[in-house]
Amino acid sequence: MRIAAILLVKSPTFLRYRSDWSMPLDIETRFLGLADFEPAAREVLPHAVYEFIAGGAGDEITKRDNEAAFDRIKLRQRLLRDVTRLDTAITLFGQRLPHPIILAPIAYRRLAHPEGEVAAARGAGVAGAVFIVGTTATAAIEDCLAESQSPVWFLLYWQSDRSFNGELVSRMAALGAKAISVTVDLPTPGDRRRQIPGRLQNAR
Ligand SMILES: Cc1cc2nc3c(=O)[nH]c(=O)nc-3n(C[C@H](O)[C@H](O)[C@H](O)COP(=O)(O)O)c2cc1C
Repeated sequence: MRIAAILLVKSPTFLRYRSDWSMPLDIETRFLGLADFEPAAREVLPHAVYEFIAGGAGDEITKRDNEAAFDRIKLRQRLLRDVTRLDTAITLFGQRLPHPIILAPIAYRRLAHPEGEVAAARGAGVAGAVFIVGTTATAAIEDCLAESQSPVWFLLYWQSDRSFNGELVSRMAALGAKAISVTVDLPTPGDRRRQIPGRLQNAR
């Protein structure tokens, strides 16, 4: 889990929006890699919001493992190939996409920025990435669809009431969601220790 991944697409708007922040605007030079985003977010976000985004569950062992797993992924370099015609496009669920980049569902984006999901949908559209908006969104899917030139998918948090799930999915499909992503790993809320109020106060 990387906070940087979330901020990457929306950060140009994100940083310019708050003119009172004493953040430099030379985005091209300050933000060269994912690791540059997390300290910047720590500076500008309200502390509780930062901990919500950056924190994991329990002792954060899985969070650390996930980060290490990403670091182990290598790109295989193929030499002496014809690179005159490169094509990253794929077809996924019948949709032609310029590349397989999808913005994962992130809850409550407006905690971090007043434009929240709408700005992220706009950024995804510009980058040709699919945007997933969902049950935990803080903006309406209609507004995200209006902003994005790329497909928007709907995230369903599976509920025990199956008819409710069915109604929600039908409604989102009718509005224009091109696929459904289903979250199944949250039968109970996570043990998010960084968000315990006493710990938050002590952390800074
Ligand atoms: C702040 C935050 C909020 C998230 N909210 C959701 C959510 O509402 N629904 C969901 O299915 N996943 C949610 N996720 C999980 C992400 O969609 C993603 O699966 C996870 O962060 C792993 O991908 P990553 O390593 O690229 O961050 C959230 C992750 C973060 C960091």
